[in-house]
Amino acid sequence: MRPDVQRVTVLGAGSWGTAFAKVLGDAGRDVTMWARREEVATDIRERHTNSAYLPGVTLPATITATSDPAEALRAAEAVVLAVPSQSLRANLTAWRDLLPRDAILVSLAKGVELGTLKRMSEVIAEIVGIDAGDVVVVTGPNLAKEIAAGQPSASVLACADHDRAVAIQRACANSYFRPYTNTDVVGCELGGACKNVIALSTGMAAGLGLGTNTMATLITRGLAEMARLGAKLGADPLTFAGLAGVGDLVATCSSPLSRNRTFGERLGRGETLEQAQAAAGGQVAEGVMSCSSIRALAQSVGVDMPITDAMHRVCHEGVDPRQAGAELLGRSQKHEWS
Ligand SMILES: NC(=O)C1=CN([C@@H]2O[C@H](COP(=O)(O)OP(=O)(O)OC[C@H]3O[C@@H](n4cnc5c(N)ncnc54)[C@H](O)[C@@H]3O)[C@@H](O)[C@H]2O)C=CC1
Ligand SMILES: O=C(CO)COP(=O)(O)O
Repeated sequence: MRPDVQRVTVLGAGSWGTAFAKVLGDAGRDVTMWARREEVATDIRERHTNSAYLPGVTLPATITATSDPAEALRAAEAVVLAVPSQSLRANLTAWRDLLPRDAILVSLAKGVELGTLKRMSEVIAEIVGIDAGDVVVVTGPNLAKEIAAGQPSASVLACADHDRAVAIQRACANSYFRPYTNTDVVGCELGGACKNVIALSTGMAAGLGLGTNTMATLITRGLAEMARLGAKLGADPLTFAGLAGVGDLVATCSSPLSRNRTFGERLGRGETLEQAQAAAGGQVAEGVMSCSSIRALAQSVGVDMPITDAMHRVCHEGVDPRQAGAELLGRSQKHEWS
């Protein structure tokens, strides 16, 4: 068994980075956060709030913050990467030489990289020069605002090295946050990335004025297509029945707190991509980029993902959401599991 992890650095002070830092702080860890903007670091360090991302939330006084990555990383036993998927490579490349040897690397990002079509643990492994199996992936139904409010939630810590997952499990478990371990990194990461795209589609349906049957259909058929991709890439199909699959799909596809669902809703109401992006206020809706990378990944292994394909065409090819919906319904008839 690995020794207890006490000093944790969280790189990224957005919604989830901050909420996860609070989880760790409430679990008794010493947490240092890195924020891109000094005013966010000052807010956290001096006022114990992050009013830019989680207004109204008081953070544990034990959490400190800096905008200097070298200072943030000094003496870290675990490093939590909490920046959006498409910017992870650039950020991590800048941090690589500052990472303490032997620190456990933890990934919060839910996406697939455009171009390389790599999952986040693969991107991290490539940049840092470690085995992807040594990265701990955090995923599951974890809407940042609810967790920051101390509402009960479970999560999955996926890592091929069970000892590392257990070390992070012990570091973040607290009275409202219950982390489970899992060794199926491929399934857990794909679940987290794919559900953002399906949440775009349920939001879009809501924006078009459609009801619960449509949402349930998209969630269930979305689950079918992500499980199909996972199975092809070596994931355990059971993973998609768990927190990283159904759990996160239900939370993200149905909650008004989800940025992806909200983004889709705006597109469904007739806003343009640029208008929806402006309304997101700088916060990331990962599905908007991941619909393209996941579609390309699925095509590269010959897997059919019609909802993901539809979201790519709405977001990036100017297809009207109504038209995309009509095309989904007009596809050839088939068996539920074929
Ligand atoms: N917010 C949530 O409820 C949850 C988010 N996630 C995932 O965690 C990851 C991070 O999400 P959030 O913290 O919510 O994002 P956010 O948009 O709230 O914050 C992103 C953070 O990354 C920093 N950053 C550094 N380089 C950046 C760049 N080039 N472009 C944009 N931001 C940059 C920003 O300054 C900010 O501190 C995403 O992959 C997201 O899907 C996962 C579970 C829950
Ligand atoms: O991943 C999430 C919940 O598990 C957060 O979803 P959004 O990024 O859509 O807000």
